[in-house]
Amino acid sequence: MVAVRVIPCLDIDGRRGVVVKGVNFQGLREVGDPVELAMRYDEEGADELVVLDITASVEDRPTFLKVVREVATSVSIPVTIGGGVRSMEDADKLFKAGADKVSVNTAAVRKPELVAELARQYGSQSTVVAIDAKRVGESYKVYIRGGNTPTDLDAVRWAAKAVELGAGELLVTSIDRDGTRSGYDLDLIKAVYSAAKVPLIASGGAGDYSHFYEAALAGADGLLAASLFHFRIVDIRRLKEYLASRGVDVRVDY
Ligand SMILES: O=C(O)c1ccccc1NC[C@H](O)[C@H](O)[C@H](O)COP(=O)(O)O
Repeated sequence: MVAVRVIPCLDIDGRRGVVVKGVNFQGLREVGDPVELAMRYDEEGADELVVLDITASVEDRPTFLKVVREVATSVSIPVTIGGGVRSMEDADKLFKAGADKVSVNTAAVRKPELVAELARQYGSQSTVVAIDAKRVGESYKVYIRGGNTPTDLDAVRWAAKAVELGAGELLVTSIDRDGTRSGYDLDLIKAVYSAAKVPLIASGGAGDYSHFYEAALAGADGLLAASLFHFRIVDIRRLKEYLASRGVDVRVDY
């Protein structure tokens, strides 16, 4: 069984260079320093980090690039960087700042060929497509621009298309569950898992140990969380022991 990765997510206010957290992508409040949190998670045994500039403004973003450089040089684990990546130039700056993988969300929907270009230039393994989704009846709609703009894309079909374009990994966030600690949207994970045969990072809603186990059983290769790590509700070392005791293959030799 492929090892499941535990992945804390640092949502960054790119203008202030601080970690923020909200609920359903709203009501963002400061929760800590990026480097301090990154180093704590690395020490606790996180397998990777995701660092997202969720207030990405269009002009050049020196503050966020500085956060990326500081975080990437402070931890020994891979970092995926996203938020406001609009072009190959944006991606190049992030890779040069230390990103191991770059995630694209809005720009991939608007310019799908960007996914193919990134995969050609940096490899599919470094190309992550992030999909933010809201449940609509029995299906899921893709939202872009930080959850503010609905599209007419079905999230499952868009996931399959993103993989066809060259995405090597999918980061799938439930906007409905974000920050609620009510659990991942397992139907969303199962639906995307069945349609896209690349590693899938589940995101949004993790609230206790059992939620990670459920998501792993639903097919997630990566278990992303923000709130409950930032608020010290779950300890990563204990989470991995919990998952290993239930037969989930996790990296514990750190
Ligand atoms: O991804 C975005 O664009 C965005 C924009 C504004 C506010 C939040 C955003 N994303 C939320 C992050 O992906 C968040 O880390 C995940 O939803 C996981 O959050 P938790 O539910 O707290 O574990």
